[in-house]
Amino acid sequence: MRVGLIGAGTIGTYLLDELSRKNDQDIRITSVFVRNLEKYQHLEERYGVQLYTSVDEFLDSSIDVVVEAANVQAAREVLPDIVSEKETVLISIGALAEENFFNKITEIINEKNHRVHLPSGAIGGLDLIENVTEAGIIDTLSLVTRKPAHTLLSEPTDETKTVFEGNAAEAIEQYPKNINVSIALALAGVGLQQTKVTLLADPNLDKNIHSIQVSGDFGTASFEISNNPFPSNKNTSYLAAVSVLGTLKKMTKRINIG
Ligand SMILES: NC(=O)C1=CN([C@@H]2O[C@H](COP(=O)(O)OP(=O)(O)OC[C@H]3O[C@@H](n4cnc5c(N)ncnc54)[C@H](O)[C@@H]3O)[C@@H](O)[C@H]2O)C=CC1
Ligand SMILES: O=C([O-])CC(=O)C(=O)O
Repeated sequence: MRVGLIGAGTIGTYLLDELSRKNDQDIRITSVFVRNLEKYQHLEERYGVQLYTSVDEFLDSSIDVVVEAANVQAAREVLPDIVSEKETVLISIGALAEENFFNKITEIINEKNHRVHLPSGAIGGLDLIENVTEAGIIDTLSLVTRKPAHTLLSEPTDETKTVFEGNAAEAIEQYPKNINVSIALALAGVGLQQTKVTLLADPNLDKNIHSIQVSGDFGTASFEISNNPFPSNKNTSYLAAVSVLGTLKKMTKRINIG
């Protein structure tokens, strides 16, 4: 499977490193879409990839799948063109928060018979949530996220501060780099309006902790994922990058778990 990557930052570099280190013949990143050719020139020699600054040329290169690892804004801009040409893995899941945009993407992929894969990112348990939602037996879904205060506030204090309380739709508009997980949850579950989100800035924390509560006729479920952040980008949990690699691996397998 030949992969085209959008965004060579923390997650993108992790994928480049892992897939080249393992010399994985099943999955190879061959094309990378960047905005600044000079800044990323070194990637060509290091990973044997071809860089592109034109979306059309990137999509014309010989790739089977596109992985988006840029940000919500970039994803909103390029996604319609990408999904109409390729199978896509989207980690900036917040791009799908807006209903009209979600419907537009759905329309394109239905017409083109393409798929969009949303990795579990910095959380887990989405299989359970999706199953009970499909079965119509989910009642409530909530997320409490705690992050190191300095990643959320320009002037952190000694106290833990609630920086956001509301639903997933409002959360991603205010914190597009921090709460993509809420949109994955909401899309798997009760939707963006009904998914409750609380975001806490904790000055004594060096992890990204996501606590999920689900209830319904099946019973209740709670998950807490205490994530180590990337040293180079404290906003992003290591698990988020690992989940993109996991999604790519699943796409090459014939036995799917979950
Ligand atoms: N679903 C989840 O659980 C998570 C999702 N994310 C999403 O993943 C994204 C990437 O995360 P990181 O790699 O940590 O961010 P990062 O900031 O380290 O890297 C993003 C890269 O994308 C590049 N970029 C930005 N706009 C672009 C464009 N229009 N075209 C091409 N490249 C562009 C930047 O220059 C940068 O190199 C985040 O912005 C966030 O939306 C991040 C963590 C968890
Ligand atoms: O990496 C994390 O812990 C979560 C995150 O940034 C996001 O959901 O956007």
